[in-house]
Amino acid sequence: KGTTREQRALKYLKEHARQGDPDSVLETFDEFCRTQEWAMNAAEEKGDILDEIVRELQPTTCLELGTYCGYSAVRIARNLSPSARLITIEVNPDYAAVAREVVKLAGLQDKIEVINLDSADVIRELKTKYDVTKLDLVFLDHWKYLYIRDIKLIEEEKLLKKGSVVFADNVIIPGAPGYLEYIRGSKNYKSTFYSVHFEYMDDMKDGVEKSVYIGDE
Ligand SMILES: O=C(c1ccccc1)c1ccc(O)c(O)c1[N+](=O)[O-]
Ligand SMILES: [Mg+2]
Repeated sequence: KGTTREQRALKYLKEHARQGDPDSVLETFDEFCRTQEWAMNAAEEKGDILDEIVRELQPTTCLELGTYCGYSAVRIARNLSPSARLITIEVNPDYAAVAREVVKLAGLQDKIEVINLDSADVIRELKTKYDVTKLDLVFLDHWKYLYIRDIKLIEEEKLLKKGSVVFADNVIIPGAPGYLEYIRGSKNYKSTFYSVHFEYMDDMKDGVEKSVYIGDE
């Protein structure tokens, strides 16, 4: 077909979702993944927990690692207060291009900045180049072996404050064992595990980990 799964998903969204309506974009993307092709969105039970975290925390500055097609970026940003913003990092240029279109379709381009670079390089420049002081919410959803590298970098850059939330997807499938050991063993976090279904797969169990930063700032 010459098209990628991500391009087919975007086409479906453009044809079936309501322009400027984040809820419609998410519902339509879920419909695509349930009826046409599976995609690795932090959806369903994972998305419900993410919604709950954002609504309770009311974060001002959010960082997402692993944009993919922008599903969770839209899911987070639709619940943000007017001046709040989300920086989302995607190293794959094809994914980043689709994500920018999905963000635009949802009408959230003023709240979401998609950066097509390596997460480590951006984290090191958040304070100097991206005008970030502290991160209220971090969502880890990129390559699973990079979770531990990047959380250590975020700590090194002193980007967390008491109450900041680090939310990690896929801690069971594909799994992030090194990250789990690190975050659960750290005195600087209070972590909670949630057993959830793998996105769009009713007979597969995954897990997400919510960690509240209680360490020194
Ligand atoms: O790694 C995969 C993966 C591995 C193999 C085949 C397809 C996807 C994956 C699966 C579910 C996720 O929620 C997710 O975030 C990812 N990911 O790539 O970051
Ligand atoms: Mg994921």
